[in-house]
Amino acid sequence: KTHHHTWNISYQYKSLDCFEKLAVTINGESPGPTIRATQGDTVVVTVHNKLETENTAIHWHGIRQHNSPWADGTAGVTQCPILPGETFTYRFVVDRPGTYMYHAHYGMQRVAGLDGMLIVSVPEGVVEPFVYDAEHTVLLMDWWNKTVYDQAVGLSSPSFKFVGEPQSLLINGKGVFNCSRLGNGGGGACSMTRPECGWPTLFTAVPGRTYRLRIGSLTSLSSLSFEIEGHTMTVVEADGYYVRPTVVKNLFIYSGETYSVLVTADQDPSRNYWAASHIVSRDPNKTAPGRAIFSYARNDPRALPPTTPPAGPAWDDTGSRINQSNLFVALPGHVEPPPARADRRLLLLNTQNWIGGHLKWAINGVSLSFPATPYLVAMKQGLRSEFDQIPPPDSYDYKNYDISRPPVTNGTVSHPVYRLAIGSVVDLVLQNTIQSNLGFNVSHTHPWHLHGHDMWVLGYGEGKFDPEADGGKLNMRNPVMKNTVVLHPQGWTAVRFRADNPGVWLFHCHLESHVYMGMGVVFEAGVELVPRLPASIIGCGRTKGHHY
Ligand SMILES: O=C1O[C@H]([C@@H](O)CO)C(O)=C1O
Repeated sequence: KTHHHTWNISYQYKSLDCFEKLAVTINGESPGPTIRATQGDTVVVTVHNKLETENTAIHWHGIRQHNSPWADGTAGVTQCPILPGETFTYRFVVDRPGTYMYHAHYGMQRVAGLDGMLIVSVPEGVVEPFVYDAEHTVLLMDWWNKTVYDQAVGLSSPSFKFVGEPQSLLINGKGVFNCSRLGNGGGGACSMTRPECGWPTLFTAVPGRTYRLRIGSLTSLSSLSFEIEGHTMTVVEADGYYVRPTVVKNLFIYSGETYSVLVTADQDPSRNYWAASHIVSRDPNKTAPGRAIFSYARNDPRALPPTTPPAGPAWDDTGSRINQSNLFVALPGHVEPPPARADRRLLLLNTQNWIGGHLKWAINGVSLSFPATPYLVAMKQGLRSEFDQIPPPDSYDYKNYDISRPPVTNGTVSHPVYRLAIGSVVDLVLQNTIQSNLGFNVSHTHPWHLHGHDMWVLGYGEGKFDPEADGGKLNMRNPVMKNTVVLHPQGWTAVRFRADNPGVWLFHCHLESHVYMGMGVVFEAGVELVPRLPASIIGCGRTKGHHY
């Protein structure tokens, strides 16, 4: 079956958290509509860019794009951006059931609200390894008063202005920013009585029934804890793969991740309950929490619960987050075990440094900038001047490196690419550092997202990864597969994947400001196997005026 969607992308004034600002919308809405399809279906989305003065591109997050690497929607990697006034058609097959998302992948545009969910059901007759009565979606976001332009210019200007912590957290596109924090109420820009903002009702539960919540996070900076007052959640799916059912009170969810949880309406049905999202890992005190109403039938679905909303867990308790990451393992028999060994291992060290007068993130000393000629086109057509010919380092000097005292270095900003043998098994070990070189004692959380593939998550550790000592301790028995994996502060994360999807693929920190500051790498595998590229992805950079 083929599902056709036609989307007009435009700026609209929105007051999602009561503060009015410009948001990038799909057919006037932010977040956009939920796409629903069944495994094996084809999704066709015709995108009309009506932004007037801004390009766009849309990424289908978690869809591997087998046989359609040009439909991944990553401007600068898999396509030329869609110019204002132009139309681009994405066509791809959803080959795995699961909970996925979509969002802008041009500059930092996701910050402006171009996002939504993409749900792929199992075909009729296929039984899932758990039961529920009905399902609902929960999309989590963070939201700023400042526009994406302010944020991007701040990050790239020599004086460097960080985006700062968000003003509010949104649940299904709604939140509440306290307008009284803005002296004169924001001069009319902020009003807490607008119908667009407020605490949304998640859904109305019938007592005794069990619900599947498909939860996704597309935050631009924040790591979150999500909970439902008085109820536990049983996690059954992560990023499209079944996990061993795991009961949690707080679900830690990082940008780019999705989870399905089962919730049974087993509490006093005469009242409603709070659902809440809270910031963890960064200072939560400047941000209004996300809240929503978990309603029981027969109550007014908008009636605020009679209790004080949950306070959320301690934001700086990294240990509890590492523990929860370690809890998730594959549901036996439902996830292919990893290959026993890897053909190649990349140790990827992140650092933040001043490079050429700008504050940048770099991986093994190289900071990624997106080229004007998309990698896929440049590599397929042999336009060698458009990407680095010297590959970035596979490792760093891990024997002598002190991750708590990274040296002040001069990295480079360029267009790096790791060329992987098609079909080879690759280990990636992400290594975090403490930013003492910049004069502060922090280490951030970085959720890393791999395009075009899923990864076996082999382990998380604290401190520095030691290939000899830690290599043997990895989970080779029942690791989960994911497309987004978290790197905890001061720690490391090890994953394995099979580079079996011909094309060019981004692997990056899913925080908008961090990837904008260069925190990503590019993988190429089997680009020569990619069939003739569609003309619609070509026409920018060195490919201007070319007809292939
Ligand atoms: O990328 C970032 O930059 C700032 C800080 O490291 C430098 O100001 C911050 O908190 C980030 O997450």
